[in-house]
Amino acid sequence: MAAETPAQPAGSELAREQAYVAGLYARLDELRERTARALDDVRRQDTSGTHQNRSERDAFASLHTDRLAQLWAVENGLCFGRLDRVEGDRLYVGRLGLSDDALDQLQVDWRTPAAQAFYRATAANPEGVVRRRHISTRGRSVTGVDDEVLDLDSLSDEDRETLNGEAALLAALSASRTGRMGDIVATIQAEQDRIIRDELDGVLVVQGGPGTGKTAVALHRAAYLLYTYRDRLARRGVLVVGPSPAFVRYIEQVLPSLGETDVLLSSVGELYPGVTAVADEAPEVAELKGDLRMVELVAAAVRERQRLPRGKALELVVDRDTLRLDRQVVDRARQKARRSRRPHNAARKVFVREVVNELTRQVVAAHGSRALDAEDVAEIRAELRAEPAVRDAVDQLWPHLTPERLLGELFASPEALARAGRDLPEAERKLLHRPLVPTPRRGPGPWTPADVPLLDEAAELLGSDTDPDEEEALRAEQERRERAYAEEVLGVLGLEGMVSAEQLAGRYAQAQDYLTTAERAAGDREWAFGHVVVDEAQELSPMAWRVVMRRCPTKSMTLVGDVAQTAALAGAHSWGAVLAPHVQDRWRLAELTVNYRTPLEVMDVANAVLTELDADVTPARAVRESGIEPWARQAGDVVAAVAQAAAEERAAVGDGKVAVLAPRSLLDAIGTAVVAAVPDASVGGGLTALDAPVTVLSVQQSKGLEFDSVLVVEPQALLEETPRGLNDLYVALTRTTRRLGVLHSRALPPVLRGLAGR
Ligand SMILES: Nc1ncnc2c1ncn2[C@@H]1O[C@H](COP(=O)(O)OP(=O)(O)OP(=O)(O)O)[C@@H](O)[C@H]1O
Repeated sequence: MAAETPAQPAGSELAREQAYVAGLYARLDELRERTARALDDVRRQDTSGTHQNRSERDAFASLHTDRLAQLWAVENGLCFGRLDRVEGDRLYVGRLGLSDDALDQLQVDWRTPAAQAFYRATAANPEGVVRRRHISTRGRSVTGVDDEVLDLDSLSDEDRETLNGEAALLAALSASRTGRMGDIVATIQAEQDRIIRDELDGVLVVQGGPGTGKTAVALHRAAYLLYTYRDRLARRGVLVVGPSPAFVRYIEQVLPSLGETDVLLSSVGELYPGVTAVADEAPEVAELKGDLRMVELVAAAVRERQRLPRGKALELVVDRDTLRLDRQVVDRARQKARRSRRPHNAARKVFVREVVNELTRQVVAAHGSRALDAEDVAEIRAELRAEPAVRDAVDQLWPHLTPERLLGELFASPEALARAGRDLPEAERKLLHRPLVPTPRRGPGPWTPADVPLLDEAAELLGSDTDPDEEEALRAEQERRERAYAEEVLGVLGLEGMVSAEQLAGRYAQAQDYLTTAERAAGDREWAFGHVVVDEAQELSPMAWRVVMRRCPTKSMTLVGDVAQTAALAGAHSWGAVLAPHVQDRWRLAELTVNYRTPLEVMDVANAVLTELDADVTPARAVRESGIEPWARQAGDVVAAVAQAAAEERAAVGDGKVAVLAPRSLLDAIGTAVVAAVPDASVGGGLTALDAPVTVLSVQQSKGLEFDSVLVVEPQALLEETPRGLNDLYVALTRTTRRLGVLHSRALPPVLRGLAGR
């Protein structure tokens, strides 16, 4: 095994590392100063000059700004390791590469090939490493060194399997949870490292039990890929999809702490630009919306909006003349528009042209024998096009539609649902029905996460969602506002006459071009990402997979998840079945087998549930014992008992975090009681959930998160609440890093019988 060096490394070793690390920080400070100076110089440059000069200036400014942000991001834990190699040299490993002015390497970036041995070398395969040293720091002080000597001869086979950097790893794992995920660069394990550094192309599925580091690995892989394939990925960007906004918040610090700020993090409910879908709905409604039959429903809903006149013809009065749009004429125009194979809003142009041609013909005919030249006819056509009565008629027959309007109106009308959803049983159509609510862009609206794939599907069929007239008006208004603002600025600065308002307004418009890749991608539904990472991928419905696949035409993806934890009724049972419609069998599987989160004592309880779920699956191996036995307590009044236990647990974990995971039916009552007992507790999966010392959540809301102590409430009710109750119970039991308690008034389910009496 990686033998510990005798006793503690000497104080002088610590002092030596301290001196080296101080040198690294001095170099970092120097680089920051130089970059800040370079940025200042660029900013001070004359803003006049050619367009090319200005573009260059802005490009340099953004380069220096990014570099400066990166240099500030690596302050904590700048250096965390050292490799002593057989060749006799030493390699320091840290968050970014540093060299001195003579270009001698002071430290290598953890993502370079040279650093790989820091994570992979084992006694069985030392990869040229004699000694691996983990360096712990607090601020800029070195607080410890932890050595492993990779000395093959003195090892037994069993020892060879032992984890690397055990002391550093165990220290990281035993730390109290802060409510935010941290990075693991200093302690990545070999099986994780192989996944992180796997090649970019194709679909990589990472299957692993709870706490095996899937989220951590997925994020470090994103950082590794951006570093290694910068040329290919910087322009297209990387998208990371998580299960909920709270989860996204939980992980949002990890990539910036690795110096990567240009990754778009999003929950499925945020994947459709302009909509933040956070409304709740019954699981069976979400299941139905995730079903592939919705593809046809949405397509039919669009077709239903391309109508024929109710009677034989539609009559419209223009300049006191009555014009007619016969059913057959409209039908012909509709066929032509449909045959154009363009999306609905683009095909509308074809439809309008046909209808206006017909009306023009009628007006021309009404002029009798009076000769009209081509110019007159063109004028008549243009007038008809702008005529309100004509516009109304077209709006009835082939309206301009946004996805929000299409779906909002579809769900609100049982008749529209019946027309578009002919193949759906009535009971299912009823599930989809909901009143029409105004749909604010952004902010909480009526949209649920399961609506997002339907909006996206609709957007594909409708095409650009801006009305060309509206777009033109918006552009003019924007220009007017920029000009007015520029004039005001010139007035305040007393610069009138020196720079024109147009020039200044032009600068504002250009500034918008300097959004980061992630910012631009966030606002563009049709953005094609260079790589997509999906966490908790087992939760995605077949409809959600269509959205994710659309965002990544090259199908360069990392999908991490655990099919034993699937809670969503529309979620995955098998990776093959989920991926087949998109990539057939062209995907590769990697597995994570070690559970870093949940202690052995808790896994004994959780694994009984796993075996019940699937007798053949091998549970992940827990790496540590907490010495704390999980317990179960029966109480007549379970709500009061939970409130009391929550207060006790809060005291027990100090600065750590406590979660109360309850069935949906009890959430309100328990939330109220817990807040009465612990006033700074939080209820529900909102963004405050992560910061509160005690938080009350449904199991669904706790997906992907972890806490120092978890109280699971009324497990029998959890089992009965959904057909995936057993999966939910498994997820709930595996959220803890230390302490687990189960409170119940009904009998404990047989699968938890191991807990009875504890
Ligand atoms: N190599 C490592 N070094 C230190 N900590 C680690 C390491 N690997 C994982 N962890 C920690 O283990 C915990 C679980 O990791 P993570 O949340 O990524 O697991 P997961 O597989 O996504 O879990 P789940 O499926 O249950 O949500 C986290 O606190 C993570 O930081």
